[in-house]
Amino acid sequence: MERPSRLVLLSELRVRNTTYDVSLSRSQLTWKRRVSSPVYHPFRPRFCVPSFPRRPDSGVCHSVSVSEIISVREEEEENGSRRREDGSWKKIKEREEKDCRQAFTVLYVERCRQHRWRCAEVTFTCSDGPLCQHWISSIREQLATITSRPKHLLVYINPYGGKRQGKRIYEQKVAPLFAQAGVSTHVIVTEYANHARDHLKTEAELEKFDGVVCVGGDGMFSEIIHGLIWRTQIDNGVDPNCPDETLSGCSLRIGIIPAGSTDCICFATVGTNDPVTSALHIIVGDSQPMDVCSVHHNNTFLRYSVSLLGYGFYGDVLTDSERKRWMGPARYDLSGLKMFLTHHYYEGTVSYLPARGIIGTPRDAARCRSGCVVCQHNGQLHSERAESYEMDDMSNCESDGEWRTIRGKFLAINAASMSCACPRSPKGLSPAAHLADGTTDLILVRKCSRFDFLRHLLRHTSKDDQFDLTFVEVHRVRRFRFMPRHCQSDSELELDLQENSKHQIFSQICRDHPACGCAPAYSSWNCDGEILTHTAIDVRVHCQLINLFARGIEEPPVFEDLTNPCAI
Ligand SMILES: Nc1ncnc2c1ncn2[C@@H]1O[C@H](COP(=O)(O)OP(=O)(O)OP(=O)(O)O)[C@@H](O)[C@H]1O
Repeated sequence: MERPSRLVLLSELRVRNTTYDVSLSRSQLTWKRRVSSPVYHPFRPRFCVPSFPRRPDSGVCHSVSVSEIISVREEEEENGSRRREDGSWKKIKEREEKDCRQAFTVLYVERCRQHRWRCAEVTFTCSDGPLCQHWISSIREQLATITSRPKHLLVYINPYGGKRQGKRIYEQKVAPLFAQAGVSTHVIVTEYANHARDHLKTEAELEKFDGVVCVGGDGMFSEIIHGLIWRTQIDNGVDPNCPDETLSGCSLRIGIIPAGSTDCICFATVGTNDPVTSALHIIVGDSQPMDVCSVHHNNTFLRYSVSLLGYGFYGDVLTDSERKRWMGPARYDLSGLKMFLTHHYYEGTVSYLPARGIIGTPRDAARCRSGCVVCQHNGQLHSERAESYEMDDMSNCESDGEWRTIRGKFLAINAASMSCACPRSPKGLSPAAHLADGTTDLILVRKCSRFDFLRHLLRHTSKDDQFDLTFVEVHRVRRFRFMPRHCQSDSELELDLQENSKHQIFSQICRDHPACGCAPAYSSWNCDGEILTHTAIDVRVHCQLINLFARGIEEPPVFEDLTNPCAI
């Protein structure tokens, strides 16, 4: 059990005409209702109840972590009313005014259902003016010791993302919270696609900021990471076009205020798509590391990916849905159905470098959650290995592993660097994938019947294991390459023909014939919702390359936290 930290302040204060013993330690602010009679009551709780989900004045004892206090403000008294900092007026009951001349309000994080956070507040009043000031300065002093909180943020708003509400969401829900928390901002409303990316790459004075915030969807987030990662490599003399280079980690954290159509990255890192929750995670200075995959073609950089790289089914769905943009989000369902019915498969060679020495597998029941031990362990292992390779003067840290190769016909080749869970698909493509363990889950769905493919797809929404099928295999990898059959060299094709039976010759002839209606030779890669221009790609995972203002998905709170005894 954690020992309560040293007490900074302890006083008798009032909350709505009720007297409380209020204590401040370095880690906790606690207010405990004064019990009028010392008589033992068998049903009275003797432990602190967490602030979720009750109102602050409804329980016996409340405790808020100092790290989750947003700010403290003094309530000013003017002619029987007190003015708040936001300009609104607050009436004070006559009796309260007579008894208590001074008041201060503490704003703090309150947990609501489904991982949502709210900014709650509690006003303490006391008759002693200097004591009130002492409380305010003591809380502010404790907050000032938290160095992880951002003070200056660079904010990019996509006014056209999702339902075009980005600007309104920021101005109404986020900016007032930043102001209350004393966070200053430089806001840029983007004027064209890739405005934020290009600004970050070249002009942005990054040294002035503690973080970058994007208001938009996954496409906007992708712009931000492309700008930031590219800029970091150039500033550190790393060649982003070389697939074997170890990329430099970005020092600025990224916050996502969800204002897009799907907002998968926000959902995967915070557990909900709610602008207020995201703003509060930014204010308290949370940090969630995240892996990034670099995608290259023949020593040329193509894109970075943090969630899904999909060839075959998911590539075709994206290509088809792009032609139906006018339909809105319904286009994904229609294109999904169409691509399922067309049932195309593609031939090619997948080679991969298995992740060795790590803990965790794609078939685990455990999920990547806040404070994930798998990410911590594997991240540590990765940095130790990188250090030892550096000492051995080896430029390519993959050289120890052995590449494995699979040739075949695939309905889908997916690499999931996170679970890819979203409100539409709560389990995701790879439920046990991790945000920051330095790996991606390579899922190969081999050619099978429509019925079997449907079974596989339906398992994404049920409790059944979508990988427990003979035509599906999943590997946790650090790097992989894909070469579609039409790009293979003559010698490789010859090798294929020798390996496989005669009927492949006919299928090749059949496929090359323009009148033939069978499967096209190649699909496209869906890279986090963007179509890649090349199909032969080299993908490498860069462990914990970026950091988000998030903490991963928290386990649901236990209502009566018996491990958290009242500190006073
Ligand atoms: N001012 C702008 N005008 C036009 N396009 C923009 C502008 N700013 C950003 N974009 C582009 O808009 C695209 C979509 O934006 P965003 O991701 O915010 O919303 P979305 O596509 O609706 O959501 P999601 O990506 O979550 O499905 C991004 O790829 C981004 O590059």
